[in-house]
Amino acid sequence: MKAAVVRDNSDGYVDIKDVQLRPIENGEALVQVEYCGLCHTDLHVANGDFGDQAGRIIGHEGVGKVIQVADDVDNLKIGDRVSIAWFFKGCGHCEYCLSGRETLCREVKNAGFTVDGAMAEQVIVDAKYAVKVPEGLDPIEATSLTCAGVTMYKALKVGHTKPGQWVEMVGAGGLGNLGVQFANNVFGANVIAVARGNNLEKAEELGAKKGIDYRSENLSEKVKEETNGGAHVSVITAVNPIAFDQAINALRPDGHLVAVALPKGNMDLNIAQTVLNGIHVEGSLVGTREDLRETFQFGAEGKVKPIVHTRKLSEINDVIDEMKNGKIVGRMVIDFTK
Ligand SMILES: NC(=O)c1ccc[n+]([C@@H]2O[C@H](COP(=O)([O-])OP(=O)(O)OC[C@H]3O[C@@H](n4cnc5c(N)ncnc54)[C@H](O)[C@@H]3O)[C@@H](O)[C@H]2O)c1
Ligand SMILES: [Zn+2]
Ligand SMILES: [Zn+2]
Repeated sequence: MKAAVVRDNSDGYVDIKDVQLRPIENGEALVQVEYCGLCHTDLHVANGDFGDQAGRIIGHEGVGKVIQVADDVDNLKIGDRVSIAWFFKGCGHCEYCLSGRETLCREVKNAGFTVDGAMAEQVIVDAKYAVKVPEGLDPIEATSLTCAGVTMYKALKVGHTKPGQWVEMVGAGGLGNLGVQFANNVFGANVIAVARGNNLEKAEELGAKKGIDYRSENLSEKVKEETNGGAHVSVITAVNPIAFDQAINALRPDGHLVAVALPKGNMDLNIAQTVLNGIHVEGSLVGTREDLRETFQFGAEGKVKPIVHTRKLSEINDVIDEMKNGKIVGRMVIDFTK
């Protein structure tokens, strides 16, 4: 089968290779991938940002149909449509797995990072961890919900978002545009989007009440003005440490900074300001299987609608370039059905 594999020199691109998958083992299923979105995290992996992953098949916004199940599998059958997410599997018995925080399991496996992912014609999944895609949800749209969507839904939960609050959505790319929709349509919040160009226009079209170009001078002050004193919750999906510093300074007292993007570097956190203003800083990592099931449900009900464009596997390095240059509105999804 054909697969997108991280190059030996981790130069940020992938090679399309013919790969032979091993036979499935107990508890596993084989999935024929239909579609897989390219997430910015795939770029970090291909770039070696999280260590050398040469030879790894990328992809964790995968959707496909089960074509084979091991004898002991009773929760999946041939023909079921499932998703392949970054949270690929946990140990199932540690404090995190047992308390609804399974993505933090120390034995966690991540698709397209520590196990082979879904940017391939086929992928092996652990049957207990492959979340089903509900009927009535378009499979191409489901790819974006599998990472971008669930990550934004979870980040807004982590930020304790309440109806009527101001949510600052920093970055309106693949994740951010879904963040705008979740904040607006599911959490009942007011959104101020910090982005530029087509992404900013799209965010406003999707319901952001205010929009600011992230290159504006005195950005933090402008956000504070527009939100009558600062954002209650700021969700950072911009792949730049500066965006974190700006967002910290645009929060109102008791505000939550939810860190989602993964740029290399540190954020500048003033200790006195953090203490005196009761600032909360939280990291948020994708979502649990239950978060994903809920996310799919919001998609099926039409409360959120991913912006998706299909491309061919042979174009994947072009898509990587487009993403690096901030040219994509929504998500590019590789179509494996043709
Ligand atoms: N924490 C998680 O669970 C999780 C899950 C998925 C992705 N991510 C990470 O989130 C980040 C974003 O992913 P994506 O797929 O949305 O990427 P993307 O490339 O689609 O979107 C990022 C957007 O940020 C914009 N941007 C760049 N600098 C900015 C700035 N200073 N201010 C505002 N916007 C700016 C870019 O123009 C782009 O539109 C990546 O680092 C990715 O690895 C984290
Ligand atoms: Zn992702
Ligand atoms: Zn565990």
